[in-house]
Amino acid sequence: MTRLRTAALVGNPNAGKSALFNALTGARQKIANYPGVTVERKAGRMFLPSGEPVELIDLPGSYSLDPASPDEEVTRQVVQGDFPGEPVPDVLVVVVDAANLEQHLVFAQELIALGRPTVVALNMVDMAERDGLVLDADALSAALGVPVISTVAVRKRGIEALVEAMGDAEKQDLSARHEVAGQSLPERRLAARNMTRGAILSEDSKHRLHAKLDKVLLHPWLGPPILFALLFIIFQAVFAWATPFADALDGGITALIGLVEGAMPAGVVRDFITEGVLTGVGSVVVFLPQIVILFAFILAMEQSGYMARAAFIMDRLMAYVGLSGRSFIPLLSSFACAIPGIMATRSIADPKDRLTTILVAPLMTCSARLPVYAVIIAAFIPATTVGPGIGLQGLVLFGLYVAGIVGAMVAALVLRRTVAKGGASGFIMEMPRYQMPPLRDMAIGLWQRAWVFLRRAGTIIFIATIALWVLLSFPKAEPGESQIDASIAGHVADGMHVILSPIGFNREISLAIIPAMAAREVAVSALATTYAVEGADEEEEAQGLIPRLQAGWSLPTALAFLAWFVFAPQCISTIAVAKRETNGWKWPIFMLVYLFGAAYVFAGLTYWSAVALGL
Ligand SMILES: Nc1nc2c(ncn2[C@@H]2O[C@H](COP(=O)(O)OP(=O)(O)OP(=O)(O)O)[C@@H](O)[C@H]2O)c(=O)[nH]1
Ligand SMILES: [Mg+2]
Repeated sequence: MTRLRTAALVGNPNAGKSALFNALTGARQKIANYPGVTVERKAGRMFLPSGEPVELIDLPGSYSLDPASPDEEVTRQVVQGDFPGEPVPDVLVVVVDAANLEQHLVFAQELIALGRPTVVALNMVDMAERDGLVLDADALSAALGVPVISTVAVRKRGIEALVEAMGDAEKQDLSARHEVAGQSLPERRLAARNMTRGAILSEDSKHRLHAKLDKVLLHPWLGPPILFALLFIIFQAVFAWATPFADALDGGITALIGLVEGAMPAGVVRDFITEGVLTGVGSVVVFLPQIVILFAFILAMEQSGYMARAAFIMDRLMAYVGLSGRSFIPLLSSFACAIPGIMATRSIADPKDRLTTILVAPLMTCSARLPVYAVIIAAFIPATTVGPGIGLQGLVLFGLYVAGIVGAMVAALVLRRTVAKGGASGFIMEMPRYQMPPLRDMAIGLWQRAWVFLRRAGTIIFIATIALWVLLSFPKAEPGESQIDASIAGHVADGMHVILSPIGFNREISLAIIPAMAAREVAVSALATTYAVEGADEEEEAQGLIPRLQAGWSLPTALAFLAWFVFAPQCISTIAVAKRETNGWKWPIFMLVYLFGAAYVFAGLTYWSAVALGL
């Protein structure tokens, strides 16, 4: 008895393999795991035009035969006939997405070069046509040297022709199949581009425009400077646009404090409300406009389709430090918060790649640092311009973000050569369509972001600030003694100050960075509360935080504080997530030590250089 003939569906993720599988087999499928691995083996039966039954298997999506994950390893072994117990497929059905043809043809060429009987399903032609692109399957077939059938898997269009081609596939003259492409990845990429261009029957102006946009935005030399220029503009806007809103919020809070002071008798309760709640928490809330502006830009970049292009551009740059574009999305989410960023590393198959990404994620400037940076910049960096339309404050903020990115890249480079040795893996990704960001989605996304920020202010920041206020307010000072000197928090700060004074930190900073472990923004509310408690004691007029900072801190101290926050892992939740995602304490402790070490060294270097420069 001859064995049952087999065919396999293979191609990039999301090409529509499973949809074609269902169309070809009527979804009569048997699902089991491949022996030894937890990758699903999906097989079903279909019939050739001759009536002959064929076992069709649906393989997991893959970008190349050079496996980067267990799924891809199974795909590679099956198509090469290396998988124990799995016969090499008699026919390969290579599925490509017509709307992403150029990328999918890279892997398709590698599969065709195996020299097996092969049919290409040019799937999702409906999507390509929606985008204004009509492709010529015959031209593509001539270029690839194998039959190419246009299909729309979900509408069962082209299925009959595909089955027919599969039936004829074993009659293919394999020796006559001309060399489809070069063997190296750059050669295949180039060939993919030429073949795609050659297969275009018609293209509408919108599609042509999008293709032109890609040509510029993804250009190896133009792409990166455009990305950096865009980021630069974002940070300019964060300062320039937020100021009127932040001032209004600030005015509102000051007015509230005035109201409470007028309406309540002096005492502990009034102090609690004015110094702890309104001054402390309020000092963080005023940064809401900045957060909203930053996220408006990030959301617009995501929804317009540009973000995936940014990942593509970064892939090349990240390869230099041993990371791949796969790390880009986790690292990008870390700009909002390292916690979702670290959780998103689950999509990185290589364990060392993933570990490195987890360890450097806290260096990405999370939104919790923004209030800290913004308050110090507002107090110490003059709101002047250093060129046409270039504000110095925005420039410094941009510099701090860049410092975090450079720090992360250097850390990754070192980690990849030491504790997480390994090379970079290749990465090809789908490009979504360009579109105008839908206003509704933007509004919803912004509202969610703003709400996350306000909820933090109302919970963790509130609690940490109140706890600090209590520790600052008791025991009460003797007449003539300063309240801070007398308080519990003051004693703790004196101890911390011994370690931190060499890097230029004063007692207020020493006091603020402990509660800031709960959340970085607490550094701001803690400073505000500390000065409020101190001020009340000296019976000073109520003053804002910024004039207090200007009066009490030297510029080198302020700069050292900024440098500290670029590196310091001031966030217990991030440490906890790192522990969960690495299954133990080893890596989170490593992370704490190396980041606090870097924070101390760089704050110190900043302080001493600033002092030496006479700032
Ligand atoms: N419009 C359109 N959508 C399609 C077509 N083929 C598949 N899809 C859709 O594209 C998405 C991905 O299809 P799948 O069949 O899951 O892709 P796959 O290649 O099996 O993906 P992986 O298993 O992840 O590698 C699904 O939402 C399908 O419904 C098509 O020809 N036209
Ligand atoms: Mg599938």
